[in-house]
Amino acid sequence: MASAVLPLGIAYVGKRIVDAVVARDSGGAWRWVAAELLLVAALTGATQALSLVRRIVGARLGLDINVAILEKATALELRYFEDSEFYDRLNKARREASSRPLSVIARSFQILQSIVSLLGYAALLLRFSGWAVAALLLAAIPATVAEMRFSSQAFRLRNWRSPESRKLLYLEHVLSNDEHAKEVKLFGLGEHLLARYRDIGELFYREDSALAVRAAKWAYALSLLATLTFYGCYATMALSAARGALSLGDLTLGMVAFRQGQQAFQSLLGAFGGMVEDNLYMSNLFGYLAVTPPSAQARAAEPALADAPAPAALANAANAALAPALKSPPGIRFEDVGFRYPGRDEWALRHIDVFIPQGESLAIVGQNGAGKTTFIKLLTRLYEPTEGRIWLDGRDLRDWDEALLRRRIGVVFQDFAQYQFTARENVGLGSVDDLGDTAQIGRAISKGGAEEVVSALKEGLETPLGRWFRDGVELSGGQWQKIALSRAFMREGADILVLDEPTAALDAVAEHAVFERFRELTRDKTSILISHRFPTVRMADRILVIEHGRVVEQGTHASLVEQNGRYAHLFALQAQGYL
Ligand SMILES: Nc1ncnc2c1ncn2[C@@H]1O[C@H](COP(=O)(O)OP(=O)(O)OP(=O)(O)O)[C@@H](O)[C@H]1O
Repeated sequence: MASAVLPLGIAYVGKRIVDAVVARDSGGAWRWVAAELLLVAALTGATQALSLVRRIVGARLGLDINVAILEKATALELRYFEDSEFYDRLNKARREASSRPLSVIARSFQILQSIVSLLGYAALLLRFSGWAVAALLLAAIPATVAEMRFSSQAFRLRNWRSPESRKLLYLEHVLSNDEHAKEVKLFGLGEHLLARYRDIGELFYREDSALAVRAAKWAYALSLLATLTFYGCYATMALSAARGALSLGDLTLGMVAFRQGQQAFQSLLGAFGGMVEDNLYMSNLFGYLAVTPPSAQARAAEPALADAPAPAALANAANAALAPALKSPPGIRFEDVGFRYPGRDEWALRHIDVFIPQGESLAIVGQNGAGKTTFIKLLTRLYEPTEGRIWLDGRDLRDWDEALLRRRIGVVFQDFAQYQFTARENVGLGSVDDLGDTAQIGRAISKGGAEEVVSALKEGLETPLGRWFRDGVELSGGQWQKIALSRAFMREGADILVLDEPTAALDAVAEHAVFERFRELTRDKTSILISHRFPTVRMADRILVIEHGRVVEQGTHASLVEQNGRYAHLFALQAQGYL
């Protein structure tokens, strides 16, 4: 408020200085100059304070909004992350997260300030002539309309090319990141990818510059209009001053008031235009934050079934007590399950009818793309079946409390994560609550076969892994895999363990050791193993052969070999390779 009112005072004091000088009143001139000095000092203080408030509020807001965006991301299901449209939304929201909300606040301040100044200047000007005020207001309108139009065009342009921007970002990532550096160099991809990057970048550049040129032409033409009005007024006032109808001080005041009033009005309309633009961008953010997983909606509408968050070890007992009507023996049942990935027409899995009794060790084999990983994604409820149902211990998987379900299942995927954190965290994150329990982490490490990996690290468990941060130690593919296996073993309460080809990077000796141990550790647990290596697969109690999304054979190794079908064929092929 002060920074809006003070310039008015300064303009008025300016007039008094000129009047005093004209009247040859040196005492008065002194006093008014001193007064102006004070006012200017106060104005500087007010401006600084305002910018401080903006900065602090901006930092707070940026943080809060980023947290809200990431919170939303953690609450959403896997399928959102595998959907490119959603990714676009997430990116758009993140890109604008820290700047736009702050800008809305800054502009609100600006609008308030401009309105107050404008009213003040208009009041000062009204003393001279009403039409000067009207000219002041009217001349700024076309410029603002143009500005609003161009900012919404820029918004549409950016939104429309969002998928292309993502390609641009991706190319940037591939060209500048250590994961891809080996291949980029060996395949000589640098130039080719850079050319693609340049193509998209140049297209954006042409669009942006065309828009900027159009906007600049308009801005120039319209600012000429404002300048013309100013000089029109100036001439009129100068003439009346020459006729003696206006004092020199009044002329100065009138001109300052007109010029600054014009600026205040333009900045007011500019702020409105900016607000419109900010709101367009904010709608991206709100659009993203409003994404609600449909299953969450559905679950919220259902009566609360998940009211028994028993610890994992008690899970079975709790379920037995909960559901006396359950006839089914404990285990996992797929009942005519079919699944299509969102947006895909083909079935990734269809008509799956399988029962895995508690304690069984099951192996799944099949060619690439057969649907093995999809089976695991359904079992772990990362996705829900498109048709059919999955039961765990006689209870629909969807009715299980999510946290409880997660605690019962330990999984290692083929594309497991390599966290750029310490070794302790890389293992301990398998059970976040036990990150500080060194003994438990030690047990998990020995079950995962990672003792040698960790003991070779200079700072042991506290050594950062990966190359992203200082002093990080990069591991080999097989070593990372052992760490990931250990992470799964952190879930000591888990009674279902799933290994989805996590040993592909291990050497034969290490793999054999892992499976021997795995067999032993999972003797009384359900274990599901996906592997392309038959020596490993044949250890399982039962083997499922999946082809094109269907179970085509199942049985023990011996019975499948005897059947002389698909499994026997694949086994023979691999055996020949081994001989
Ligand atoms: N996120 C996804 N979105 C759309 N389709 C997918 C997705 N993931 C897998 N698919 C498709 O579903 C089918 C089954 O894939 P799945 O990953 O289950 O195969 P897999 O048997 O585990 O193969 P691999 O041995 O290569 O790991 C494939 O045709 C694949 O193209």
